[in-house]
Amino acid sequence: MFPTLLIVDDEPGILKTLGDLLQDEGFEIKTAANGYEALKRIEEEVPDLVLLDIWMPGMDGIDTLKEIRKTEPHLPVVMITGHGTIDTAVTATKTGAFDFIEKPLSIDKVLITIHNALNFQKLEEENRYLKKKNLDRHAITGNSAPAQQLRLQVFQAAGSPMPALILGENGTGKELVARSLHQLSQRSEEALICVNCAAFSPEHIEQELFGMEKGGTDSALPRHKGSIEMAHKGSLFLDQVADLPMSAQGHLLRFLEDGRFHRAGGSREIQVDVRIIAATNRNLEQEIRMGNFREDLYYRLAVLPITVPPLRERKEDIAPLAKLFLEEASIRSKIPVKTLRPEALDLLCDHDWPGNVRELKNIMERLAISAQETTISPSSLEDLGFGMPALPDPMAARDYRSAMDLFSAMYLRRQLAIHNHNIPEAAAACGLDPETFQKHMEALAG
Ligand SMILES: Nc1ncnc2c1ncn2[C@@H]1O[C@H](COP(=O)(O)OP(=O)(O)OP(=O)(O)O)[C@@H](O)[C@H]1O
Repeated sequence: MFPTLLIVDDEPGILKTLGDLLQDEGFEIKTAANGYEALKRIEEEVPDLVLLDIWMPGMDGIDTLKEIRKTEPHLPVVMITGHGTIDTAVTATKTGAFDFIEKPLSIDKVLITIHNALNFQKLEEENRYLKKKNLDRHAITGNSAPAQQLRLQVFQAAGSPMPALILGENGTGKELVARSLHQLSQRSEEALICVNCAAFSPEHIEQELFGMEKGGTDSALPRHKGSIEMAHKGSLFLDQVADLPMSAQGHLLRFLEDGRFHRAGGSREIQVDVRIIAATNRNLEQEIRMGNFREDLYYRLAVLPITVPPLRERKEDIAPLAKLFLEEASIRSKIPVKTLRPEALDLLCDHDWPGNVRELKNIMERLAISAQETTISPSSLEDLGFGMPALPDPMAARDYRSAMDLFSAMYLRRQLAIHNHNIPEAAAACGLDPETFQKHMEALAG
């Protein structure tokens, strides 16, 4: 399909010659002799681009452009100006015209400007599409009262430049909340830089955050910017913030006070504008009491606290989340979408979800691939080892030995759930090797 151009000019000669030339170049041409007629044409059928004369009797080009913008904010408009009307043309670009071309018209210049405008429009459309997709990707799914409350808190915090602290158990969705907060904020066009504070050794975390001058503490490394500098004008997400070593906590606190810092090994003071979003699954008040976290930093970070509730406290969210994850997995693996039988959903709702939403997502992804049926029954869940019978309360055990066994079984199952039923990862988290972990599991099951 050829792009449609609407040419608006009160000179019939220009409409005819320009129209014929552009038609020869493969465009579909519509014309209008004044602003009113142009608005009518656009209402009938929106063209791909408008060439709009500035000087016209009645409604001039600028007023016509303002009217067009009311209904078609993204339609590219190129202004045609006479000699000596450059000032007006500049006003037109400020009002949202893509560009302007001067009379007498050179067909080459007209063609270049039209192609530029159409290409730019295509890029803009792609961008809008990606942005929408991005927003959807960061949407917090769930209709329970706690999920609604969470979305409201995120929306309110997004409007503020103050630091936000996201609290919640493993896998509840803290990172998702941080991304959603950034996307909804005025900084969404700028970067969101994420740093997992637990992933760096105490010697390297400060270089990661604040960057380093050449010849700094570790002169083998080149001069580089840290995450704080890279997040300038955007947001910095500090995940697992409780893992920051004490000296980095001190430097972060100083940065939060006035937005200034030094790169490691440097003396130049750098000032940036960064919104800090931090998250942790630890109890920071307890960490403060144990001397592991600075109280003053806690108060600086927790200006806007957001608690993400565990999944067991919002079981109404299990059905929509399970549906979402099954659909996502089917799109990714290019397989037909599966749904859950009500009895399978009941089984999911009876579970305690120690690994929270991540555990649910993992199970749905495995079901989407492994279940033989399109409507998933409880037996498919059982095949994945889900729905093991609940263990009795160790406090009610008949003797010390049974109490210890019950407690060990609960602990191992919980670690397994938190680590998405990945035995090597769960074993590492317990400080065991995978074989010993498995042996304990089998012994306790027997
Ligand atoms: N409400 C939700 N809607 C849609 N997806 C969710 C929701 N909550 C969590 N998820 C998904 O579950 C997974 C785990 O979430 P996320 O990584 O944000 O958890 P977390 O609390 O940051 O985990 P950790 O404590 O391990 O850092 C992600 O894939 C995330 O997209």
